[in-house]
Amino acid sequence: MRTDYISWDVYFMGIALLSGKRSKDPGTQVGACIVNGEKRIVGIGYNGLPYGCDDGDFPWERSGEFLDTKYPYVVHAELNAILNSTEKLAGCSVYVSLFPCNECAKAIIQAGIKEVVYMSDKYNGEKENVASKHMFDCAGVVYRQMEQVEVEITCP
Ligand SMILES: Nc1nc(=O)n([C@H]2C[C@H](O)[C@@H](COP(=O)(O)O)O2)cc1CO
Ligand SMILES: [Zn+2]
Repeated sequence: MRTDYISWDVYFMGIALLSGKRSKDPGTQVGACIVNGEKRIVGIGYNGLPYGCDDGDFPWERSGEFLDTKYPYVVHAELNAILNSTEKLAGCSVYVSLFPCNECAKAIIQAGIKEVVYMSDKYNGEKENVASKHMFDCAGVVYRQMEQVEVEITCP
């Protein structure tokens, strides 16, 4: 039997990271993978525009006039994973490559997700991030950070 197989954490975060590679956002690519208590994947997503909104027709800028930036339009990875989910999410965990913003935190809590496993926390200390952590703490959603995962994907 192999002993150097990847852990569940690395497997699910690996899928989140791979999903993020579908993102058209030139700045930050985020992926999310929701897992139930039986270790089954029940939702997956990455940051992108809503259906019908053409990637080429919308701005990807970070700054400037609000409507000329990506911010009003992009659906975050976590929300997409929730919206794409195949079953009720009560008690699930979400693996996400970047710590959730306050809007996604609200959706995570209301969906009944109980654990957030994240990698980057590059917006740590910013208001949205502080609000997320405050809400998670109040709602009893636990969050833990994973170390960098290194998985080489090769053909057998
Ligand atoms: N947790 C998150 N999930 C996400 O899907 N996003 C998305 C929204 C934007 O498309 C991008 C962040 O862009 P930037 O401000 O780092 O250039 O990542 C952002 C966060 C941060 O809270
Ligand atoms: Zn968000």
